[in-house]
Amino acid sequence: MVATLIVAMLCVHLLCFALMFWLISRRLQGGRMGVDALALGNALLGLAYVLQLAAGPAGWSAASVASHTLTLCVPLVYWVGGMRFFGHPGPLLRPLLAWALVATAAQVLVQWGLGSVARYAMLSFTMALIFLAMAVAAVRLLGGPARDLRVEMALVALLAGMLGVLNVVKGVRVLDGGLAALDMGQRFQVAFYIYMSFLATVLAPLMIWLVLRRLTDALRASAERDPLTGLLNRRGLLAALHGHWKARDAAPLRLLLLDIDHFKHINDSHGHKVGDTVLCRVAEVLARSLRTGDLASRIGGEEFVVVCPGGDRAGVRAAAERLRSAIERVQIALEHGHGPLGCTVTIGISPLLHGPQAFDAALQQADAALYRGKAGGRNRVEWGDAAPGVRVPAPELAAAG
Ligand SMILES: Nc1nc2c(ncn2[C@@H]2O[C@H](COP(=O)(O)OP(=O)(O)OP(=O)(O)O)[C@@H](O)[C@H]2O)c(=O)[nH]1
Repeated sequence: MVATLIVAMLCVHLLCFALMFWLISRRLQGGRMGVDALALGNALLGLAYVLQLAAGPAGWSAASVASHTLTLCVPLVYWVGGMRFFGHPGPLLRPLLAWALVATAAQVLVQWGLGSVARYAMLSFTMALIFLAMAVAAVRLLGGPARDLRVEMALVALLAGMLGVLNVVKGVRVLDGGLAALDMGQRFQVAFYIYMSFLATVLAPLMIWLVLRRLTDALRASAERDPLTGLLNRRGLLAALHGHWKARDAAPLRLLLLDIDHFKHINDSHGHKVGDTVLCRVAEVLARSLRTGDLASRIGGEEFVVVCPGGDRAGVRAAAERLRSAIERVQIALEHGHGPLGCTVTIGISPLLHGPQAFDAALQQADAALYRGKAGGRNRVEWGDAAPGVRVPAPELAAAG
């Protein structure tokens, strides 16, 4: 009686969460992150339990076969949902139908050849195998795409592993004691369904939390990126620099301020669309030319900032020259056989900065150098040396601040 009540509550629980996941997946539109599959999985499991209740005591019946088939389909649906969550979209409907057919045929064959006990044992051992494999997969994901979700994946592995073990015990009990072992009055059955209820209660918020994390991460990333070029924007650059300065042995930096020459003329002569293409091509060159530890960003209009760590003056100069000449070589094909269009940049290099407070001052210095470069004929690299009145903190001051 108690186990039956728990199963009935479990049905309600699963079907309600199925509805909620379905509603959430509709809101997510294109990037559903597997929530639609999760909704289907919960609905199938809820339905499987409804059929189990309808079938009554364990034995041969169409409702029992359908219930087992649905139960066996659920891990496949969750698996596809998990893959989609980690950005590997895969088909669901065809594999699901094929698997449902295989599961139904296997049940009929086993029932016909070996009887009901074997059919129920097969369900338990197959589920055990699947959930133990899922636990192993969750552990393996920790070293790969789920690196940032260690606690969550460890929890999934633990919960799936325990369910696998419970199914092994259930299968052994069925083989030992026959269908009587599945009597809803049995203490093990009560414990099994309490665990299932616990699982359904814990997994649903866990899944919502995972989706929320992915959404907020994506939101933050898009707030820190320039939508046109894909480079960091000013906010993203400041966040990345904040991360850099947090390191105990953070290297001093130089800012390279790049400005496309005569960009207004490009816009006016060829239109904004071509202007945008020029911005994207310059951004590509910057992104391609970055060395380890460098950062590239578009901080506005036709202005870019590249951050180079290290105090090696000659190295930074060489990097700036490399960027300048790489951009000078860019050739943009224009429509109707015109072109190709080239562009150049002028680059101002800031003095060495040793801490976060120095950013604005360093940018100002780089801007002053850039201005000198423009006045001096453009398409050149200019040094910005600390002007009187602009203090760029020494390492010890920066550390104290
Ligand atoms: N296509 C396009 N144009 C932009 C964008 N942002 C700013 N601009 C244009 O960039 C131009 C910048 O012009 P100016 O600041 O006068 O500089 P310039 O013509 O490059 O002259 P110098 O820097 O002195 O060589 C303006 O015409 C802006 O409208 C953008 O996102 N796309």
